[in-house]
Amino acid sequence: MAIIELENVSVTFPPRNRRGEPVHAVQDVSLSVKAGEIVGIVGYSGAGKSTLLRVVNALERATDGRVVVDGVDITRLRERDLNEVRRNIGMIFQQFNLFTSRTVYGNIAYPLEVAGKSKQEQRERVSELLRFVGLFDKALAYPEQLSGGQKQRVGIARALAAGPSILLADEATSALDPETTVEVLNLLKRVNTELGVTVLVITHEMEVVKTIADRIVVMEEGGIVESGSAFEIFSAPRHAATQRFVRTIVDDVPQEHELEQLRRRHPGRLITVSFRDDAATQSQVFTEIVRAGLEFELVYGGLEDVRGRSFGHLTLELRGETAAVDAVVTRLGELVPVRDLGTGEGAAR
Ligand SMILES: Nc1ncnc2c1ncn2[C@@H]1O[C@H](COP(=O)(O)OP(=O)(O)OP(=O)(O)O)[C@@H](O)[C@H]1O
Repeated sequence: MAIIELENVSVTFPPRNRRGEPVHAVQDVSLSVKAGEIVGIVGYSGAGKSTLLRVVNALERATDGRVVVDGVDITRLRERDLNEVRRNIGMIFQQFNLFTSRTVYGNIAYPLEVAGKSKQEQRERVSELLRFVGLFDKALAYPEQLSGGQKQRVGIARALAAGPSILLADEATSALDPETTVEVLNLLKRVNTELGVTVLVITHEMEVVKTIADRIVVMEEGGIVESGSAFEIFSAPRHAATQRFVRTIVDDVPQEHELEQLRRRHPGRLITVSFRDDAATQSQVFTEIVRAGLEFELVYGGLEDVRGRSFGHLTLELRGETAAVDAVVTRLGELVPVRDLGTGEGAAR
């Protein structure tokens, strides 16, 4: 069942000055998020990710379209009626946004105080959350005494205090180093699997969505240009923007300068073969090459794993009689996607 339903949502900001143009930050976006999913929204700066995320808890109001959260149409709800909806939605930020004058305990207790919980209830809930995020011994520390990763864990505990069913993460790991990023992402995964919270993550880092997202949505200029399972997006990106994003962490075909270097060292025919999820095809590919009496070497690329499924692009150098190489390239093309990069003398592409 969909827990978040965006139907043809647009957000337009008024011009910044008298001569300016209105900003169409989000344009006609429809997105349905199932309860229990982790959805990653990726896009370059200015693509409209933050605005879209903020529409979900009505920090930004849709100018057009409909926003339904947990069965409630929040599109036209008045500000005072939104409190209940917002209690069901936690949010974490790139800069953590902790209260510097409050201890870790005080930060996590804050939403409970606002909700009018008794001191005893607050103590129990905060202790539970401190244990969950692994910061029980830091209860009395102040934010400035914590590392970035610890601060974000406090942010997560605070966002979870009221027991929300949705967590919105706005570039939550962008200020962290790679190792700490993995720790925080693992915690977000536990929030999802152990507490059943639906997680919406926006990021410009593909590593983040590769690590945790079940489904990926790619935004450009306010609109969604592609969406699909993490495996589909990484193994066969269709839109140019998606391809650029995927290429930031997955070696596809070698780029022009890499190809030049490869050609210097490998005078034979270079081809890139793509695999998806299928060890049988891999062995077929190599069997065909060997059977044709060709020599080959793996010169570029590798295999990747997304959600336990593998895919990859391997660039091979084939050496042997030209006619035999041609025949094998044709035969391989019947088994897998093949890109013919030619030889140094400039064969077909
Ligand atoms: N309150 C606002 N008033 C006017 N324009 C805004 C406002 N908030 C965002 N915008 C504009 O809307 C567009 C989308 O911004 P948004 O922050 O949603 O993008 P983003 O993909 O999250 O990028 P970033 O990662 O840089 O925040 C940008 O052109 C931005 O300048």
